[in-house]
Amino acid sequence: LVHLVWRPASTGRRTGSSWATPYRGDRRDAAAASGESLDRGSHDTTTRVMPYVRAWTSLYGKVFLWWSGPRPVLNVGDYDMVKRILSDKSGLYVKPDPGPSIMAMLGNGLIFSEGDVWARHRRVVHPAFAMDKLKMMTGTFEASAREVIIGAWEARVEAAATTKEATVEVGEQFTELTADVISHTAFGSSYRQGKEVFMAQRELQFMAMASMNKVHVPGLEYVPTKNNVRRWQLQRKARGTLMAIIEERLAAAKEAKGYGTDLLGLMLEANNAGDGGQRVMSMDEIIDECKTFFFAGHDTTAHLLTWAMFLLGTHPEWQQRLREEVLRECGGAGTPLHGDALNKLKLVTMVLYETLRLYGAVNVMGRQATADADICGVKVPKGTALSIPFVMLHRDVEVWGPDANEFNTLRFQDGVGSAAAHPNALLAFSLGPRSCIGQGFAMLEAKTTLVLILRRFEFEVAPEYVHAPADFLTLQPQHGLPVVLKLL
Ligand code: HEM
Repeated sequence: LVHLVWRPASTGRRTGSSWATPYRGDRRDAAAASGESLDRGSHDTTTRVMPYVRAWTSLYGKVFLWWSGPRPVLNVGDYDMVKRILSDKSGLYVKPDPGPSIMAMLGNGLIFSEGDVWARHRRVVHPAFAMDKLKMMTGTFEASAREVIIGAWEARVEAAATTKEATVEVGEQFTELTADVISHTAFGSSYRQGKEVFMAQRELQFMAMASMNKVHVPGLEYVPTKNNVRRWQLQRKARGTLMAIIEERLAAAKEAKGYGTDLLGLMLEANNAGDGGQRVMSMDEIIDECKTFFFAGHDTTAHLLTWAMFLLGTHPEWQQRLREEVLRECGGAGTPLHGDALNKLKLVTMVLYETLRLYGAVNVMGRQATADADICGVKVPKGTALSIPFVMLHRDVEVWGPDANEFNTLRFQDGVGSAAAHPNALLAFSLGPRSCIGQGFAMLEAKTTLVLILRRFEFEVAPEYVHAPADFLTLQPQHGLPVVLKLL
């Protein structure tokens, strides 16, 4: 996700050009981190992803100002201030301008729209993520995970005739899984075209990220350079395919066949239920929301699964406790899954929360003050950039306790609201009106996948794994996560 606009150059971002091939190798050398690799028992990722904020916090405290060129940036490392900013509904704090390449890729979808436009979009998209609708998607999550993960891993282990174990780089496979899931859940029967859109959007995302390191020359985006020509082609492809899918759905609805029960269908249905049957969003706005699903719901969930595998692969006692819970609540490997059984998985949920706390996808989130403001006694002039370092907040010992840097799943045993000294301490999905609309979706997808894995495999992190969390828009293992799998 793009929340991170004001970074000192020292954090660096990948500048290579081999991103044109989605899925393959893009994570391996995404050198967006600084510093040494960590001991695999250490969870203090701040030394790698935010060494400067870490150093400045120890010198100046949780709230301090720094300059990014001519722009003042307030580091907001205080939970009360964070809550005030993120809960605001008056438009006093808006998202930073993501820049032309990100806008060209995503348009005015939920992530970057503001004010009335955002409220209108959120109203239309919201029903598609209601829990009863998500539960109906469990079957789709399960089918994708069985095919992309379980089937592939079983084949790898079975092929290892003598050892009966195989080492698999799981990060890439989870990326493939979440692409498959979002294509199926967003586009249902139009899955094949949906996947084509996904591939185009993925390439656009890599191009946009590559251009973030470069100086923006106004007007250059209109010059037919090789990159721009490719970008325009991909944009046309994504838009044209999405338009065809949507028109097909609208035609089906006219013949009383309904819009479909996938995310797109649910969104179209809500869109046409506006006042007096007026459509709430235009065709282009719906297209932008489809692109947003891909962008926001893909890498984030893949990394959640990857880091959960890392933590369970280095904590075998927790892996076993989860397996026992899964077998008790969901039955053995052959039993189909139900949303209700998944809801009973307390330990699995606790591990996912602790994963989101220590290895949440978003390290820092940006906002900007649109007028002079007073945030819990701190006077903030109009135009000040606000940098909210989730990664530091999630390790605040005054809020999380002295073991804030340790893996301690039990802190969540009385629920997410009681895990820390502040009720809204877990910020991985943000909070307030702009919090993640897909959090229920992500948690259900992650739970379904973990259940299938835990029932079928025992695993540990491979000896060759190098613990180097890297911030490349989202937090990921810089060299991938090789895991040794054994069939149960
Ligand atoms: C582990 C997985 C995920 C994490 C950690 C995550 C995290 C976040 C965060 C931190 C935000 C707030 C961004 C901001 O205010 O600038 C956000 C917003 C958003 N997320 Fe997620 N997300 C995840 C999965 C998903 C999924 C699966 C979808 C959709 C399929 C999704 C769709 C969105 C959308 C549309 C927004 C913008 C909401 C708005 O502004 O109204 N996310 N997400």
